[in-house]
Amino acid sequence: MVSLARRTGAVMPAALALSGLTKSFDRPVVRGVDLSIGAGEFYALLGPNGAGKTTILRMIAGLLRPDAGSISIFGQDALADPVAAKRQMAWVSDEPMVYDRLTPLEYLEFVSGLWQVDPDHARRSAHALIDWLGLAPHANELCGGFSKGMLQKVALAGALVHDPKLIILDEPLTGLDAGSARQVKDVLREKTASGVTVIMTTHILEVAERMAERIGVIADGRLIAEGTLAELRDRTGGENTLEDIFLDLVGQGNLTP
Ligand SMILES: Nc1ncnc2c1ncn2[C@@H]1O[C@H](COP(=O)(O)OP(=O)(O)OP(=O)(O)O)[C@@H](O)[C@H]1O
Repeated sequence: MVSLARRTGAVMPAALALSGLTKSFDRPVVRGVDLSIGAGEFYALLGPNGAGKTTILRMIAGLLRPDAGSISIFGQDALADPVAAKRQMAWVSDEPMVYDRLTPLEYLEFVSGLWQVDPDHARRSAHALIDWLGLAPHANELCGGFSKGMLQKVALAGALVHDPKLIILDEPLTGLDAGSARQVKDVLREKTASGVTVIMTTHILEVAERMAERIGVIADGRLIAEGTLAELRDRTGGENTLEDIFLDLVGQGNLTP
């Protein structure tokens, strides 16, 4: 595992830095979130339903404009230059959008074309991702006939073809069977081992516990706590499981990060 010192070394800008991120719809939903994630780090965002997690990710991915605050991706101002920021990142929504009339291979070729990935490199990446995610037996079938889990994997493959350095995922494992969840987790682990940064939301606490190096807890639009599991455990008086820690934090709701 890459050391935190190397990942957040003085010369390396954070992979992702949020400062004072704020968004309201009919009411305030994200309230001044500050967050910094080092390159190669795996960070999980937890929080109750409606806490603002997806809204935060959608702002990072450039799909929603914050009302206030800043977003920096590898030192680049993502609000000033969203196109450059998007080149460095991948967004995987919890509602996969894949063209029904394309096969996984055709879809990956299409997405690679949009990103202007070198065709030879794109072909190699597409085959590797399809193998990794267990889609090889279906590589030439139309996506229109796929289950939600298979579509989620095709969408993930599509998000990774341009070799993003930051992967943003909204509940990527929800609805996946155990085998598919394992394949997705393996791909994400491989990616972080090669220096890619991952930030994801999940309601599956066991996934955060086993995969994330740091966990951030969002409640009512605020980052109320973050740290390693051990740090969160210390903070909540030595609660044993992440579920206990999470419920303790969210139940109190008045801790500052
Ligand atoms: N486009 C929108 N217009 C109006 N309200 C919205 C919009 N998007 C989100 N919200 C509201 O903002 C709040 C936070 O939503 P968000 O999806 O960010 O929460 P979340 O933490 O991801 O929840 P969940 O865990 O249930 O997915 C919710 O009350 C939601 O209804």
